[in-house]
Amino acid sequence: MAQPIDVTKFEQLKAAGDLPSPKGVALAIIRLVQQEDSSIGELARVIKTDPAFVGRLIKAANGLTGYNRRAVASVQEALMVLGVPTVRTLALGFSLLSSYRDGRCRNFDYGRYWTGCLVYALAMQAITQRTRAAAAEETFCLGLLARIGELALATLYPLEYAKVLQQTLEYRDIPLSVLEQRAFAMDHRELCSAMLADWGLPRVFHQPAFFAEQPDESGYAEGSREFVIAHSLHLSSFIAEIFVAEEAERPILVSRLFEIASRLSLDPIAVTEMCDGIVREWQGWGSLLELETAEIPPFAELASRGEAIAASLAAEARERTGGVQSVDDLRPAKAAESPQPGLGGSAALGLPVGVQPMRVLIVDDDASMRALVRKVLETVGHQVLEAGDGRVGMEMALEFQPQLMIVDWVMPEISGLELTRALRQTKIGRGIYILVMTGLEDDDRLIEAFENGVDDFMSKPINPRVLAARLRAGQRVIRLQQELDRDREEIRRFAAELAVSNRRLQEVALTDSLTGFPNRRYAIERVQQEWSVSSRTRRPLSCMVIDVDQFKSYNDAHGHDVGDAVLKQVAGAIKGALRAQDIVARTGGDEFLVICPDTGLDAALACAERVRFAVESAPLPLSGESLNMSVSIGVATRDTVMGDPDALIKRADQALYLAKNKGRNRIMTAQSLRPGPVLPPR
Ligand SMILES: Nc1nc2c(ncn2[C@@H]2O[C@H](COP(=O)(O)OP(=O)(O)OP(=O)(O)O)[C@@H](O)[C@H]2O)c(=O)[nH]1
Repeated sequence: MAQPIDVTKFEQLKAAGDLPSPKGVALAIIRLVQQEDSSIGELARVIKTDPAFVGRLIKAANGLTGYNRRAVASVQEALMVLGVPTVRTLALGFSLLSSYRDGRCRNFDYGRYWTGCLVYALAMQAITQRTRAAAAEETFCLGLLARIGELALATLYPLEYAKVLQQTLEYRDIPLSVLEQRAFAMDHRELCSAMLADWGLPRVFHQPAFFAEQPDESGYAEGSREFVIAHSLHLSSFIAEIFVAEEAERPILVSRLFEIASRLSLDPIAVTEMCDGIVREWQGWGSLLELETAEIPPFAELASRGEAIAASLAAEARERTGGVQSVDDLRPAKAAESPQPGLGGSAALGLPVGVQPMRVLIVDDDASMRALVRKVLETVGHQVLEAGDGRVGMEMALEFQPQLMIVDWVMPEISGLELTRALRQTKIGRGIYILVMTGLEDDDRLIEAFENGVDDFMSKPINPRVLAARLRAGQRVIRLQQELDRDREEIRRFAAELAVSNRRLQEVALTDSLTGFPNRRYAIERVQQEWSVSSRTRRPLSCMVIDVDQFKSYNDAHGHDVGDAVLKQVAGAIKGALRAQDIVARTGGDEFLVICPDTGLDAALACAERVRFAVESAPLPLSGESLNMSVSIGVATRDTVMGDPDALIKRADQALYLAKNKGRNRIMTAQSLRPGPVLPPR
C-alpha cells in the first residue's frame, strides 16, 4: 500500500513555508469554498476578479459539455457544470502554474514540466471519459497536479535537486525516486501523495498517485477504482512523455503505448483517436496558458513509423551483428559504461590491457566502406552496429546508445554534420564521441565540422592503421570522461549524504526523541505561523495545553523507565484522538501543546474531551496490572484582546491551572463559551 511521507516530516516541510502553494485569488477561492456558509454567487464574484482564471474555467467546463450541449459562457454556468470542489482544485492547479512557471532549480525545465502536466491532465480527462472510473473534470485536476512532488523538490531544494536531475542523465537505469531518496530521504511520489491529501483530494486519487509510475506494485485488486486510476495515471504520464519527447523519439515510444493502454482494456484504435484528440486540446489549452506545444503527427502514423523502425532495427541487428540474437541484446547494458558481460575481458579481445571494448555505430551509405571500418573495429574487439543512412543512424544511436560513432560526412538526405547536430540536441547524443569521415579536407570544412559538435575527423580513403590510432585517441577521451563522471558522482554522493545528514539533524533539532512529536521549538514557530494565517484569513484559532496528572508519582513509584512508557502511551492516545488538521508538540516534561487551526472554542472543547477520554481509556499494561492515567487540559481560542500567540497560550495555561485546581482529569477554559467577535476588525 502507499507509503505516505511521515506526517511529522510533512508538517515540518509545510511549516517551513517553502512548499508550492496557491496564491492570490486562488487562495481566496480555496478559503471561501472551505466556509460552509459561502454561496455560489459569492464564489463567482471572487472568481471574476481574475479574468485569466475565468477564461480557463469556462474552457474547462466546455471541454466536458459534449457536442449536443450549449456552450458554457458564464462563471455561474461553469460552476454548475464543474461543481465547486473541481473549481477549487482547478484554481489551485492554475495558481501553481502561474506562480511556479520559473524557479531557481537549474536543471528543472519548468516550461517542459508544465506543458507535460497539461498533457497529463487532458489525458486523464480523456481516459476517464472512457473508463468512467471517476468524474472526468476531477481527474483533469488530478492530472494537472500528479507530478507536483517533482516541482516541490525543485522548489524546496533547488541546488540539490538540480544535481539529482543531472544524475538522472548519467544513471538512466536508476529511477528518479531512488536518487531523490538518497539525496533527501524522501521522494517525489511520497511528497505528491501527501500534498494531494493535504489539499483535500480524495483518498481514491492521492493514494493511486503514489503508484503512477509502477501501478502494478500497488496491490490494488484488478478492476477496482484505485487500480483503474493508478493505471490511468501511468498511461497519462506515458502519453505526456511522448508529447514532450523529441521528434525522433516519439515513434519508438508509441510502440509501447498500446501495451500500457491494454491494462485498461483500451484498444489501439481507441488509443490513437484519443491521443489525436488530446493533441488538439493541448494546443488550444497551450495558447490559453501560454505554454509551448509541439506539432504532433496523427498517432496512427507515429505507430506505423514505430513499427517500421522496430522491424528494420531488428532485421539490421540480426543481419549485422552475427552472434547477437535480438534487438534487446544491443541495448546498452545496465551500467552503460561497464564491459558487456559475455564479451570477455579486454585482453582476450586483443585490446590493450585496461581498455574496454566499445559499442561503435558506423553510419555510411557506402556498404564497402562500412565493411572496411567494421573489419578494423572488430579486429580490436569492439562491438559494431551499422546504419545505411542518417535517419536510421539517428534512430539506432538513440536506441542503442553507442559510445562512439563513425559517420560519413556526405550522405544523401541527411549529411554527417546534420546528423551530428541533431544528435547533440538530444540527451543521449550529447554523450557520444563522433568521428566524421571526409574526402575533402580543407580548413573551413574542418572548422565547420567541429563547430557542429564533431569530436574528430578522418580523411578518406581510410587507412586502417590511422583509423585504429584515431580510435585509441577517442577511447582515451571517452575513458577520461568516464573517470570524470565517476569522480563527479562520488562528490555528488558525498554531497547527497551530507544533505541527508543535514536534514536529519534539522529533524532531530525539531523533534522530541521520546514521543516522536515535534518539540517546543517547532511548536513556537508553528503557532506563530498559524497565528498569521488566522490574521490573514480571519478564521478562528484555538489551542490546548495538556498536562499529565500526578506524573511525578509514576516516576516515584515505578522508576523513570515506566515514567517514559507512560509518556509514550499518553502521546499515542492524544495523537489518536486529534483531527488531521491539529498539530501536536511535546513542550515540556509531561506537557503537550495542541494547535487547532480554523477551530472555534466549541469545537476545541469537543476535541479536548476526545483527548481526555482517549487517555483515560488507554491504561498502560505493566507486568500483570495496568496503570491508569489521566490528563488535565486548558483550552483557549483567539479573541479580540489577544495581541500575539503568547497571549493565546497563556490563556490556555491559565485554564489548565484551573483544571488542576478543580481536581484534575478535566477540561477548562478561561473564556466564555460564545465570545464576541473572534478576530479584531482589519
Ligand atoms: N520519566 C520521565 N520523567 C520526566 C521527564 N521529563 C520530566 N519528568 C518528570 O516529570 C515530573 C513532572 O511533574 P510535575 O509537572 O511537577 O507535576 P505532576 O506530578 O505531573 O503533577 P500535576 O501536574 O500537578 O498533576 C517531574 O518529576 C520531572 O522530573 C521525562 O522525559 N521522563
